[in-house]
Order: sequence, then structure tokens, then C-alpha cells
Amino acid sequence: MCTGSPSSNGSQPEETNATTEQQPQPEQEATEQPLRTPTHAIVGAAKAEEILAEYGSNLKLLECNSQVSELLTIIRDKNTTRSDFKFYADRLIRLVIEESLNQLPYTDCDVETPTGAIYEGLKYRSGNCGVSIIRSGEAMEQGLRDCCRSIRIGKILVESDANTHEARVVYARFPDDIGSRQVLLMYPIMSTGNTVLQAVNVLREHGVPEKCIILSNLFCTPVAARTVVNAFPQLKILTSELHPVAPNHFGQKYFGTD
Ligand SMILES: O=P(O)(O)OC[C@H]1O[C@H](OP(=O)(O)OP(=O)(O)O)[C@H](O)[C@@H]1O
Repeated sequence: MCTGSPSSNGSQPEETNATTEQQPQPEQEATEQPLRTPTHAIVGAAKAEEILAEYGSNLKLLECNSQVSELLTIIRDKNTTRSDFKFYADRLIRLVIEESLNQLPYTDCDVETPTGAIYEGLKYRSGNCGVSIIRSGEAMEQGLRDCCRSIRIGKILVESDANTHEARVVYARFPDDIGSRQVLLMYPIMSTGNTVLQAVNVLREHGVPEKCIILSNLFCTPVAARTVVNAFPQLKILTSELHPVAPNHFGQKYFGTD
């Protein structure tokens, strides 16, 4: 299924570097193999109505296509090098951030073109800001900054007990007027959903209405989705995959720590 690295045919995995030019594959090989439907595509497309019934309309999945499937596959592959992992994770993050920005409220905006014609366009309706949950959420900050140059970004640190998964907030810093902004909350992995629950609670304590929060996420388990949607039915969630197994190695591999 994958057109890039790593090897998908069960042979010895190839170490690749994202900056190295890929060798073109013979065209015959690429076109004769029918593409398999990835698991997340089944969840994302064929079961769309079930997802709507189960989680409501505020849980949205990134549009499923072969490119997204390849990125998810590379990120989940244990043989992916750290360099490739970061490169492809950043690509997926960018797609999720772009679609998250699409969930913000917009308003009409007319501009005059160089020919004097009026172009009927759109612009963001009000102030926005980002909030990342330390530490994996910080991996998503650059993707947001690449789209919104000088956006303010707050931080929340939530500590989870390794055994009980109980989470508690130990640090939070936000822009003073966060209560009047649309908040893009960034965290790539939702396993139990406890970390995100605590982060949303802190935002609410700082005056941010639930409906003004968009959660940008890469990997979400059905359990976490149910937990968060039940606790905060007005919160919008955008994720690229709903799958029972969360890649909990994300933070360690992205940042290169144990
Ligand atoms: O939905 P939850 O059950 O709360 O879990 C969310 C994430 O937090 C944990 O990672 P870790 O503590 O390593 O966080 P980090 O990657 O952000 O450092 C866990 O392994 C998940 O990846």
C-alpha cells in the first residue's frame, strides 16, 4: 500500500532518510496491485453514520485518502526511523492543523482586486489562540505557527499516574483574554482521554466556553472519544484516526527520549 518508506512487503525493512530522494518504482509494480482498504478508512467512510450516531456531529475525522493512510502506516510502523517518524508526523500534523483551522468560525469579507472588481471572500471571525498539552502537544505547535504566524500559544502540563491513568494538572499558562478567544487545543494521542479531560476542565475554569474549543488530535481510541464526547458534548474534535490501539510511543519517538 505504501509508496514511500518503509518496506511494506514483509522483507527486511529499509532505513530511509526523509531528506534522501526516493528512487522511482517500476510503473507495472505500482499499478497492478489493488489497494487494500485501510482500517481507518472503514471507520472513517463506511461507518460514518454509526460514528455520527455513537459520538455526535462534533467528532470529525480527517478525510480518508491514500496519502493520509500512508502517513498513519509509517508513524505506526515500529521499523520507522526517528528521522522519518518526525518528518511524516509533521506532515500529518500539518494536515490536521489545516483542517482544524477550517472548523473555526469565519465571516464574510469583501476585498477589492487590482482590476477594481470586488471579491466576495471570508476571514476569521474573531481572535484565536493555540494551547498545547505538554509534551506531545508541543509537537503540533510548529504546524500551527506555519499557518498562523504570530498566534499566541498557551500551555498545559497534565501528569498521569502510570498505573491508575488518573490525571492532574500541574501547570497552565494562557493569554489573559483566553476566555474571549477560539481555542485550538493540541494533543496528538488520546488513549483513555483523561489527559484531555483535565486540560478542557482547566480551559473552562479560565472562562473558555466548551463550544469555543477545537481539539486537534492525530490518534484517538473509541474509548477516549466516548469519554470526551460524553463529558463535553459541545467540544469539537478533529482526529485523523479512530482506532482501538493508540500509538503511545509518539512522544518518546518524536522527541527522541525514553
Ligand atoms: O488519553 P490518555 O490516557 O490520557 O493518554 C494520552 C497520552 O498520554 C500518555 O503519554 P505520555 O504521558 O508519555 O505523554 P506525552 O507523550 O505527552 O509526554 C499516554 O501514553 C498517551 O500517549
